[in-house]
Amino acid sequence: MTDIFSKPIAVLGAGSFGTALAILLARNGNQTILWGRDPEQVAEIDKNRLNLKYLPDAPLPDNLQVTADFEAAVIGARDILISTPSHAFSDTLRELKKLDDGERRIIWACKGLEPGTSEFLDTRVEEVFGKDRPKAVLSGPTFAKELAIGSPTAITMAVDDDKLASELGQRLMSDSFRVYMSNDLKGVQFGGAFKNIVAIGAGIADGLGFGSNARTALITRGLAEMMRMGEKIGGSRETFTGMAGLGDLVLTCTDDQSRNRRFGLALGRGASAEQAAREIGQVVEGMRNTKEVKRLADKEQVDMPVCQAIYDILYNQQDPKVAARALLTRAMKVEGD
Ligand SMILES: NC(=O)C1=CN([C@@H]2O[C@H](COP(=O)(O)OP(=O)(O)OC[C@H]3O[C@@H](n4cnc5c(N)ncnc54)[C@H](OP(=O)(O)O)[C@@H]3O)[C@@H](O)[C@H]2O)C=CC1
Ligand SMILES: O=C(CO)COP(=O)(O)O
Repeated sequence: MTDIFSKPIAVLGAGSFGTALAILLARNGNQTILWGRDPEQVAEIDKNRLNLKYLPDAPLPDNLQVTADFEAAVIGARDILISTPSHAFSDTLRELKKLDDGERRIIWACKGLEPGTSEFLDTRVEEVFGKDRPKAVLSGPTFAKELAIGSPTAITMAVDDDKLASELGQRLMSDSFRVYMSNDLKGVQFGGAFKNIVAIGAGIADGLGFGSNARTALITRGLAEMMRMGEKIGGSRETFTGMAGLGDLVLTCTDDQSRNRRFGLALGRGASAEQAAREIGQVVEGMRNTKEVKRLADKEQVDMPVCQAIYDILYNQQDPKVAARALLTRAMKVEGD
């Protein structure tokens, strides 16, 4: 077996998920270094051995290093795991490219598309590092807090290189963390991005007081919509019924730990998008994702009524009740279509 554990892995982004992943990796015995962009915040994290701002319930293992020095984090690392918001992904890649040794493998856990172009993040990696650079994306039902405190969790890892698949699997797997392997990078990324939009919808429905029937209908039709678009961009059906599809849809549409769901709840109760985003105070990927997936739907001519309804609420200032009525009163259709 390769001794991958002695080869450092750098986690970029010291928010809730980056911190949780770094804790998991360090706990599993990997040489792990967590990079955050704010030197003061990083110093606080190191002093307290706790990320009070983003993950206050999970102390850092002694062997987890933290730094605000990007070069120091990256330079000795074999693997790079990016866990910034998606809108910071391209900038992070550009910074990485300046220090490139031609060998580092790129992994990410961001759940979104490139803002302004709807490009998938694996395409961005190929544009910056070339097609042959091994890469992987992690996605699935994984609230940071539960992962960090060691509650049983499962995820999908989509990867385009056998050696990386085996070594990253070894790095991540533990008796409380299970990894399912896939080679469907596009499908896994689309599932992760799109579930955020449906979670906003489920939050809106609950904020309006609609109840369990409406929430469940949204999850079910959200899955149909995820599959319709997901297959069009080359994803496979198995991906969308797996962790990165149905798994994450159910998680984030039904549990108030989800920031996207809470954002929707606030909208349904009458807040504006700006007020709701301020209230959450963390990344709400579904806001940008809605614009990007709508752009993709228009380009590919795929019918995405749930995405359209959220788009109208967020970007056309439509009243959520009016958007819900527009969804419900569409012409009758065959369920499988
Ligand atoms: N939290 C979760 O449960 C999960 C999150 N994810 C995904 O992980 C990604 C990160 O989310 P999460 O950690 O939750 O977000 P948080 O809102 O908890 O934290 C965001 C972090 O990113 C940092 N950041 C923001 N902009 C930049 C930038 N331009 N360059 C570098 N760092 C930046 C923030 O720094 P600062 O404090 O200085 O603003 C902060 O540390 C998202 O794509 C999310 O969908 C995936 C699975 C689960
Ligand atoms: O993706 C997540 C869990 O899998 C986290 O969801 P939110 O970003 O909605 O909090």
